[in-house]
Amino acid sequence: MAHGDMSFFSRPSSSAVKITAPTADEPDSPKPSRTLKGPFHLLASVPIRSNPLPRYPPETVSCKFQDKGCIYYHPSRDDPSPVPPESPTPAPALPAQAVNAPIFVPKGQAGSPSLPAAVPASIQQQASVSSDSSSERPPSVASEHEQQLEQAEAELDQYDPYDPYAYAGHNGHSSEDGGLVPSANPYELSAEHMLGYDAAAMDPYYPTPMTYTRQPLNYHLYTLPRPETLAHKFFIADDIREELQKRSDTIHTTAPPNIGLPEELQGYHTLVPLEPIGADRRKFGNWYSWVYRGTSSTDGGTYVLRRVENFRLMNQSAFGAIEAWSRLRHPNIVSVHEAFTTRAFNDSSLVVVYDDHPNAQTLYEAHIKPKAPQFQNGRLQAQSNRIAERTIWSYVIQIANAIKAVHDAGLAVRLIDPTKILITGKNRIRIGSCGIVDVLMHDVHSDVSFMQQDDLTMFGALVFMLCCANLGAMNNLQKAIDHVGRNYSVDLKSVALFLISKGGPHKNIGQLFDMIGSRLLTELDEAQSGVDRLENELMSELENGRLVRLLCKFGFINERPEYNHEARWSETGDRYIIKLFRDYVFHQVDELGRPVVNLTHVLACLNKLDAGTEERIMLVSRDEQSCLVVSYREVKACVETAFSELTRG
Ligand SMILES: Nc1ncnc2c1ncn2[C@@H]1O[C@H](COP(=O)(O)OP(=O)(O)OP(=O)(O)O)[C@@H](O)[C@H]1O
Repeated sequence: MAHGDMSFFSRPSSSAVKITAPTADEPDSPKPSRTLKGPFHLLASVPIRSNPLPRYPPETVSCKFQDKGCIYYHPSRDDPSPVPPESPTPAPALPAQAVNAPIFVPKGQAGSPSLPAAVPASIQQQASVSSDSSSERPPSVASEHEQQLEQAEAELDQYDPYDPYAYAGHNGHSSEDGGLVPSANPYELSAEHMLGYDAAAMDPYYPTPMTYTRQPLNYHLYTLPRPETLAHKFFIADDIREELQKRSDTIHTTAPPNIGLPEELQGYHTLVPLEPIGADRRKFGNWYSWVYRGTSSTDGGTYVLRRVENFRLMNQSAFGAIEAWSRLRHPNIVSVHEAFTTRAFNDSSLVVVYDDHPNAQTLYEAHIKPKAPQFQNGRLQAQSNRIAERTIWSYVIQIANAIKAVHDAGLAVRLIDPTKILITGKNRIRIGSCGIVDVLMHDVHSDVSFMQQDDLTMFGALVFMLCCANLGAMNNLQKAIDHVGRNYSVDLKSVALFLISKGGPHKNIGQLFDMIGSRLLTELDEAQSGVDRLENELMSELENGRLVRLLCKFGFINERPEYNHEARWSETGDRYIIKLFRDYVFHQVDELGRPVVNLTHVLACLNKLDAGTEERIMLVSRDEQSCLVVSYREVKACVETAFSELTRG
């Protein structure tokens, strides 16, 4: 390599500082290395002489595995020194004059240390303690870490390097606290372990198990390396993510084979039954009904199709109410889309199409259906179905709100039943199956105001059913009233009694709101807090969107085959810095030369790059013979120049 190439890194003007390889007459000077000394060092800028003892810096992050056998050194929190005992003093900061030093990188003779074959992440973590650092450790720490190292190495010996998933014994075993330690091959875990699927609970629904068209995700796969302090900074909370992921998985389930469903009907395909096949069914009035999920060929979305068997449509005008319903949009009503009759099921069926709320449960399923007894204190005990008063008030307010919207639109709900009201999210309920009674009972003419009165009576009955956790509560009204009086507030009992009372033609849903009073405000507060929480969660994903764009830029810039032979990408070109930075972010190795896969490090680097901070980092060439000290600001300038040249074509 030419010694005098002074135009090196001239664009953009770089203050990169070279650090040449140590010479033979400096035996004590540590050789610069691109190795990473423990994953959490990378949160701080990398010291030029890094400390060989893996250490967990308490001032930046706390380690939740500290008392559970974490392999890293954890100095006491009272210890003000960021340096572990007996470690060498870090080198002084680079002199300011060095910043504009010309860059020359001699190629060394020594080859890179040969890297062992890839190993599973679980082993990498266990074995990331350098053997050559043991002499500098306190004896107790050293011996404990050495034991772990020996164990990890013993495991490594058994490991077949050519089959990354062949490693037995690391397949989702349990950690001390009972949680699942991620497996080397996440997809070897059973679906139940990964997603919390309750296969047993699905059995009664489907004699043949559901077919998943996608591999279920292992959530731990991409959450493991986050220290607790960063847990809520970069990704939405685990509970929300898992909930949404499960909904998405539900949408992608398919029906068991050979259950005789039509391939397509009126633009809906891939039908999946949502209720037990062959189980006892309640009649829907005089009819039997079925519920399916179907995918629309028009917009690709999923919808819920309620089919009524053997229905004969006498008059097309029966669908008039469906049009009115389809115009009504309300947060507590499952939206109606359309209705049609079909012979696709080999009969004459009525189908009404609704919004799909995957994983919704009916009020009956969630609160009234008897729960299986559970072992408590060594004895099998019945589970109580009592619903908290606060929850019932929330339901009352939401249903009242929905009924008011329906009545204001000149319609009546006509079906207020625990098996037809859905819980579609945390405490969020929606009245389902709207409009279907209007079609089925089209011939029976009745005044809408009477039907609206009926709605109030059905609503009152629902409150009793929920308070008594019993579908037949209204069969013995006095007993139900006593039960509500004993277990709930006077206000709730008054509301239920008002709803079932014969109030006359002037009784309306608006009067209920006068009785509810300040409880409405509590509901409003909670709804707004819920929105605040979700907005905060969205903020964390917003950051990720920015990082993904940055990663895309890297993808566009790095390794473009058409620039393979361009001098600017060579080791004497101005884009070399981008290459080395990519290595710094993604290709670090530990003392034993094994890849360090640390999401925290990547996120920290990318954020600093995006912000263009003045913090300096040391980039090391692959042959480990040369180093450059550059600031994130400089790397950012390089990336921007390279990217803007690409986009200019
Ligand atoms: N719009 C919808 N989105 C998502 N799931 C729904 C929707 N409508 C109904 N479901 C689900 O379909 C399943 C069957 O609904 P259905 O109304 O038949 O309830 P059910 O308890 O079986 O009542 P019935 O005894 O009258 O058949 C329920 O588990 C319900 O959660």
